[in-house]
Amino acid sequence: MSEHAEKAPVIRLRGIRNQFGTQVVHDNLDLDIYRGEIVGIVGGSGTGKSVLLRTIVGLQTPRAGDIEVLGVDLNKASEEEHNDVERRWGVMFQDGALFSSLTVRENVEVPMKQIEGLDAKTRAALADLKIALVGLPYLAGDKYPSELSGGMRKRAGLARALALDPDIVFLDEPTAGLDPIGASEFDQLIRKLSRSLGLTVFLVTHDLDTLHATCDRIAVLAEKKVLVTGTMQEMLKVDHPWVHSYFHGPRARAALETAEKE
Ligand SMILES: Nc1ncnc2c1ncn2[C@@H]1O[C@H](COP(=O)(O)OP(=O)(O)OP(=O)(O)O)[C@@H](O)[C@H]1O
Repeated sequence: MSEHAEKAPVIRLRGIRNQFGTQVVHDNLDLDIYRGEIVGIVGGSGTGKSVLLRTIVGLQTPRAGDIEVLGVDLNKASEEEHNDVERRWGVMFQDGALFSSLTVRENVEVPMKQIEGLDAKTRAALADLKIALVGLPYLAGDKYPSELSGGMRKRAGLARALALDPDIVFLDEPTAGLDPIGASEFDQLIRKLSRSLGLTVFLVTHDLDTLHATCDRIAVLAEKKVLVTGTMQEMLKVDHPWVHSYFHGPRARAALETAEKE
């Protein structure tokens, strides 16, 4: 019996089908994600990693299937239940997806505006707390996204995703475009936040270093579904052409050597 067999998943997908015109991206896709774990979603380009993330957070309507998040069946949920569950997750898109006309602090405050009775001063103080939590200097709060480095923008995007103290964060390629040191720092930040806040992390990535450094489990998208899930050690034993070449290729070996040194 697996260690998860008796726990209820915080994200439970069954029979998901996504299709654009005649292009079927997901067909009968199932996935379970458990509380507090960091799951890396990998797969070749175009296998539908981002579409899957968008499907769970309601930005893409699947043709078929059930999506349950934090015990709420999103197909059957009332608007109120939907809103409640949406407040319990945060999303960080690839480039941070910040509003360019707002400062970092104002960006982080955006989700907080849904909370009734929260005055402007408290909101700003809470935003500053999130900004500090992701390791940005205090002064970053007054800056506009264009005044930040790529790494700082990603941290700002993460601060906004954490604005409402979510149970789950969805990260779409968080280390893409970062230099190796910045990427490694971001990996450590995600791990630290997940462990200290008990966050569940759904992490779409191509970055093998991130998988080694950060993820508890990996889910591989291939053949229109989640082909296999497991730890990095388990991935190394999977007998499937894409999985084998991904986890045994030269980049994978380099990432493994780096992980073993740390
Ligand atoms: N809104 C859309 N309309 C039409 N096709 C779409 C749409 N969104 C995604 N697709 C298609 O769905 C497929 C999966 O896209 P997705 O962005 O999820 O891939 P991915 O696995 O995240 O890829 P990558 O690793 O390159 O980022 C692609 O073929 C893409 O062109």
